[in-house]
Order: sequence, then C-alpha cells, then structure tokens
Amino acid sequence: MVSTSNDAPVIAFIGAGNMAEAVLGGLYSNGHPESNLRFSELVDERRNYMSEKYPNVFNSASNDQVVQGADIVIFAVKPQVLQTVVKGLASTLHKNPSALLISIAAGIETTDILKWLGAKDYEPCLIRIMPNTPALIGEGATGLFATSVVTPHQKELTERLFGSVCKVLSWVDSESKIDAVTGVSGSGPAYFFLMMEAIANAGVEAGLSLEDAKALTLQTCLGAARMAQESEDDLTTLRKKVTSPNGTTEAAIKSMQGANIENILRDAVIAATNRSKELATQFR
Ligand SMILES: NC(=O)C1=CN([C@@H]2O[C@H](COP(=O)(O)OP(=O)(O)OC[C@H]3O[C@@H](n4cnc5c(N)ncnc54)[C@H](OP(=O)(O)O)[C@@H]3O)[C@@H](O)[C@H]2O)C=CC1
Ligand SMILES: O=C(O)[C@@H]1CCC=N1
Repeated sequence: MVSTSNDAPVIAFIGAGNMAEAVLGGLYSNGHPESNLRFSELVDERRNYMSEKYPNVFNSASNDQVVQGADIVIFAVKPQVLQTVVKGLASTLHKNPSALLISIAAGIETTDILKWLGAKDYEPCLIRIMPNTPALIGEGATGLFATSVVTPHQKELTERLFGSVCKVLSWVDSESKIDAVTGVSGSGPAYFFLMMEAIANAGVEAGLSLEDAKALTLQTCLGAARMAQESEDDLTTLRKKVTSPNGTTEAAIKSMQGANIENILRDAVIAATNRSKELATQFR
C-alpha cells in the first residue's frame, strides 16, 4: 500500500466513473494530497485513463485493497451494483470501524447499505450525498443526509471536503429529501445542457454560426445564474425585467408557456425524484 502524507484524511473511491472523477478531480485540484486519495476501478480502460490523469493517486482493481486504512470510503458505483460491492467489502470494513462511509449512489437508502454491511458489534457511520458533475470545476451543489451515529466532527469534515468542490451544501433532516435533491440538482446539469443544446441549435437556425450561438448561449446561462444568485430580486422579478411589453422576450415566453414549459420542467423534476425512490426498491 502507498504511504500517506500529513493529517488530511485518506479517501478511497470505490468506482472511478464520471461522478468519482468529478469529486476526486475537484479535491485533487484543490490540493488534497495525492497520496491521500485512492480509487478502485474494475474496468481496465477506465482505470488506465484515470491513472494517466491522476498519476500519483494510488489505484487498484481490488476494492479491498483501497479501503484498507482509509479514513473515508466513498461508494461511487452504479446503484445496481452497490449491494454486491458493499457485501464484498463488509468484512474488510468491519476491521476499520472508525471509517466514515459515504454513498453517492442515486436512490439507495442508508438502511439497505447498513443491512448489506451486516456489522454486528457497531453501527457504521454512513452519510448519503447527492452531488453533481460541476463538482469537477468547484461549482457543484449537493444535498447531504447523515445517519444518527455520524458525529458533528464527521459532518464538519464532510462539509469541508465536499465544500471544496460544491458551492451549495444542504443537510436534509429526512432521507427522502435526498430524492428531491436528486430531481433538482443531481440530475439538474443535464436539464440545462439539454436546454443549452436546443437554444444554440435554434440560434444556428436563426442565422448564427454554431460557435457564436454556443458562446452566446453559455454566457447567457452563466450570466443569468450569477445574476439570480447575486440579485436581491426574486426569479420572477428578474424575468419580468427582461420582458418588455409586447417585445421580443414576451414573444418567446408566450411561445414557451403555450407549450406548457412550467409543467414540462415540473414533470421532469418529479420523474427524476420518483425514479430515485424506485431505484431503492428495485435494487434492494
Ligand atoms: N453522473 C452523475 O451526474 C451523478 C452520479 N451519481 C451516482 O454516482 C454513482 C456513479 O455514477 P457515474 O459516475 O455516473 O457512473 P459510472 O458508470 O460512470 O461509474 C461507475 C464506475 O464504477 C465501475 N464499477 C462497477 N462495478 C464496480 C466494482 N465492483 N468495483 C469497482 N468499480 C466498479 C463501473 O464500471 P462499469 O461501467 O463496468 O459498470 C464504472 O466505471 C451512481 O450510483 C450514480 O447514481 C450521483 C450524482 C450525480
Ligand atoms: O442519472 C442518474 O441516475 C445519476 C444520478 C444523478 C445524476 N446522474
């Protein structure tokens, strides 16, 4: 096993896919010591890609190897394989009862993870988190839920770590709210990417080059989000300030409302929230 440096926690990622990369990459860019980051990944091609990108971060195809001696273990595999992964790691984790366990898997409930761990003599400290991919550039948003045995110190540590990659961290008091966080922000980047694709493509149809249409779309999205964050006006007021009576925006908003855009977006968020709940029962 690799040696570690200083008193930063040793963090082991189980699964090194898109979301693990977003969090690991964000921590790495923020100066978390490389020697205190590790990941396991079964797929050779993916492991090689990650190891070229993060050359001094220890990696292995063995989940057991990376969790040994880890202070924090982050489960970052797909919901459908989490049960097998957790059961496979249980005996190794029982030898490290002080490790803080964090699951980022959509849907899967903490009671199921604890059941799969099957610890007899202690209750593992487990936190469920739903971050999003902009964590890779330090612009993530996440909801967090802690089981009752998690200590204030562990919550602070989790806030500090995820706070370095996510600008919004919101602890929820009941686990079911993590499904709603998933519907709004976990899946949320994809909604905005889809809208940006559609707006840029429409800009091309209206006569712009793709390059210009994309640049204008992205900056408009960024500017609107930053303005909404920094302004004292609420979202409705900000929208109305763009919308001159009988002007161009009004024509666009009428077109969108005619197609029932509010309901379309509402249904999308509820569909993702419900799918998160369904994943829990599907892979139990
Ligand atoms: N992507 C996102 O925006 C977000 C994802 N999440 C959650 O994060 C988790 C990971 O998602 P994402 O990164 O997108 O998924 P990915 O499929 O990109 O990453 C998971 C990786 O883990 C690998 N893997 C599978 N089984 C094992 C195993 N037994 N041991 C080690 N590695 C394994 C997978 O290989 P293989 O491809 O062969 O399965 C894959 O490379 C999911 O549970 C998802 O719900 C949460 C928030 C946002
Ligand atoms: O689509 C998914 O299931 C994962 C969880 C949230 C974002 N991506």
